[in-house]
Amino acid sequence: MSKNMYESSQYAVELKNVSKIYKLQKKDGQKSNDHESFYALKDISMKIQRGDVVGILGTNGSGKSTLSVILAGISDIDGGEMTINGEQALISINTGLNQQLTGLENINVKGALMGLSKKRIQEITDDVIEFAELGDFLYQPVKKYSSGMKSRLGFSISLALDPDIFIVDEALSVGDKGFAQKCMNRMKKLRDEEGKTIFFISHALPQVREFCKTGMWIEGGKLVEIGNIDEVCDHYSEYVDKYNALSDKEKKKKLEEKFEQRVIHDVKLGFFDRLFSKK
Ligand SMILES: Nc1ncnc2c1ncn2[C@@H]1O[C@H](COP(=O)(O)OP(=O)(O)OP(=O)(O)O)[C@@H](O)[C@H]1O
Repeated sequence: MSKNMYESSQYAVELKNVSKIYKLQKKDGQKSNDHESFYALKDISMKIQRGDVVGILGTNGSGKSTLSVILAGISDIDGGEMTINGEQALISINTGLNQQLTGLENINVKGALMGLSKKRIQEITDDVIEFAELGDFLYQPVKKYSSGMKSRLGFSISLALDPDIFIVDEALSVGDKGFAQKCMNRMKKLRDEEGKTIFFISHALPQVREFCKTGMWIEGGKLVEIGNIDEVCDHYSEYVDKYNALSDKEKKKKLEEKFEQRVIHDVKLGFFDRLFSKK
């Protein structure tokens, strides 16, 4: 799709009743292929304006990373409708880098997959060399990188590709302080000067509050609240504090209830099950 076509909508992202189902091993399953279906995300609806900066909040396992790969177009949805108006890039700890290839080869492959010209790939390479500060490690296979070095490379490639929509999933948490600060400064520029749409997933609430405009809280695969970042952060913090104040027994009960709400019972093993179980 051409960029002009994207520009016809005021929204960067529109989701209507989006669901994602995974297969999980049955707790009391007899065989290794005894599975049950589980909602990683259920009925998520939202409209995100172009240029919005959305902090995605939620406890471990709530569905944030699942949403990030869906928004990035890496994972399919199992229900609902999704429209993404623009090119996206996911920046995450699992950066989607090819481990066998060197840093430089990864840049070339990404560029070639996107159909970029040799000249454009060279420009991107120059940008990555400058931003990532990996020196001669760019000539080493990525499997020999530390997690922070992978994050540097992934972040730098995504920046250089200049997408419309950035999805940043915990990517700053493995970088050292200097690089994380440099990325944050660059992302503020993307927000303030370039009007990019950014989804930002982080458990560091003060940073989320400072950087984001809109808050989106998902819990147990469902959208709890979307709105002003400070309000959503306040409500989420209250929820976490209340949960932490529970006894171990009460916590266990809550976890079981949450899990039970996400399991899909009475699904006969059929074509769709076999389809889902591949993922
Ligand atoms: N490939 C998969 N197969 C089966 N279940 C999965 C898969 N990926 C994620 N899940 C499940 O989907 C749910 C949502 O996971 P997700 O990684 O999206 O959570 P999250 O909010 O990003 O958590 P965290 O804060 O721990 O990173 C979890 O219950 C997880 O176990």
